[in-house]
Amino acid sequence: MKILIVAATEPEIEPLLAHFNIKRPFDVLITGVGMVATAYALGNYFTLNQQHLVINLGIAGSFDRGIALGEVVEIVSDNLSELGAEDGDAFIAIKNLGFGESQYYTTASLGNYLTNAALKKTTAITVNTAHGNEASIQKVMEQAAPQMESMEGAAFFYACQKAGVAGLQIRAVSNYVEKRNRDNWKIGLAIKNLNNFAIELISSITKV
Ligand SMILES: O=C(O)c1cccc(C(=O)CC[C@H]2O[C@@H](n3cnc4c(=O)[nH]cnc43)[C@H](O)[C@@H]2O)c1
Repeated sequence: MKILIVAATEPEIEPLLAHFNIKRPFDVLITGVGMVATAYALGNYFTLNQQHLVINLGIAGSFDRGIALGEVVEIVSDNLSELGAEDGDAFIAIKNLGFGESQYYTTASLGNYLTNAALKKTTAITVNTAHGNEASIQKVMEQAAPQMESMEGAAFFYACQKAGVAGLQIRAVSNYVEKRNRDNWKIGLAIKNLNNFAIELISSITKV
């Protein structure tokens, strides 16, 4: 099975690369941060390569305080929450403008690859500007009620859907979405847990 691991930055998957440093049973695509970089990198990659399974690994912010810092989750639906138009205080999503879709979904089933996976299935939004302001957080909660936030996820699902490729999005919570406070972030813990899960998943698929 041909597997592609997609991450925004190399440090997010460094422990996975170190674990499989002798004979790596997957390809790697580092896209850069953000939805534009991700869409370009994947569109380009998919025109040149055939994959059976593509896995997006990364850290993320959580709106949901029921999800612990460092917890690994599967994102199953993801929304381009900024794509649309303002109408005074209201927001009109791109779909309601008649110009397309902002909601994208996983194109694979984690249970097909790891039988006892106990990850929460969550919803997310994908943004160009990470939320760090109480008023804008309140507004997006009312608009989209997301559990998680990243800067790439919906673009990843979009590219997988367009290419007809099975894609999973797995993220670990590095921070809660709140007024920006980097002292509260647990990036190291999130990367450790994310990579431990990825090693288990890839070992289960490839039996190495
Ligand atoms: O310093 C900041 O305020 C800051 C804000 C957002 C992200 C970063 C990063 O260094 C990580 C970039 C990477 O991580 C994902 N990520 C992690 N937490 C969040 C979040 O709360 N909102 C959106 N994205 C997040 C993101 O997918 C990036 O690829 C620093």
